[in-house]
Amino acid sequence: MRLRHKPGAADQIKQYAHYVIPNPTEQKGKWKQVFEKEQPLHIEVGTGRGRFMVEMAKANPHINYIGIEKYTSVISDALDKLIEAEVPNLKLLNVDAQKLTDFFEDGEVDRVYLNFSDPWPKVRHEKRRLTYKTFLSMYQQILHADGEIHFKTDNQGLFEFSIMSMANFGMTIHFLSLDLHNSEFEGNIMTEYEEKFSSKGNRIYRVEAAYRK
Ligand SMILES: C[S@@+](CC[C@H](N)C(=O)[O-])C[C@H]1O[C@@H](n2cnc3c(N)ncnc32)[C@H](O)[C@@H]1O
Repeated sequence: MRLRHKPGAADQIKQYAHYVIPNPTEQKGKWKQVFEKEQPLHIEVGTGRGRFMVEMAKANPHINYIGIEKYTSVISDALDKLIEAEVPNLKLLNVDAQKLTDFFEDGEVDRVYLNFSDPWPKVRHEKRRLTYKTFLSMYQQILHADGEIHFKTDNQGLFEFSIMSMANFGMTIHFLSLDLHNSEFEGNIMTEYEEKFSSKGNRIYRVEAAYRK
């Protein structure tokens, strides 16, 4: 993700505290009350500029969504989209996902989306990949027993690593596509990165995995 300084981003985030929730540790175990309706909760880790979350929230009003992004200048672009869309079922968190268990109670989340996560190609950086076993363990803790991870990327190396990591963790893979855009999968919502890389001709890989047997 190329970062640029966005003047006023931090102030804008403070101003829209009903969209970018400040002090998310205080909401741990209480996210249902933050939204207008009590309904399943899906989160995206590394939400970037937010198109996926905003379009998912518009298409699925029966689901509550939280997009998590560590960079203020980046999440500010997601906030711009949310302000325009005015959907009640999407909130944003400007936090580092390494602390997910500080923000969500055990079993509070129903699905985790990972889209075009940073690949960290050097082996010595593998612990930073969002599908490394420590992250899978965190997702398992905050996910409901029937919860799932839905992951897509154009990066073959990261995809292979992630499948191995999930399998070694004992997860069950129940959907896999090695070419999502030329598959029969319906209802795909493209992320910003997905549009950029697929327009260059890159294949998109997708997996859905669960912790239940
Ligand atoms: C390559 S971008 C993909 C953005 C978006 N999901 C998409 O597909 O267009 C990855 C994003 O994940 C964010 N990210 C990476 N590690 C993170 C972490 N530990 N916590 C929160 N955000 C993270 C980065 O800042 C970046 O915006």
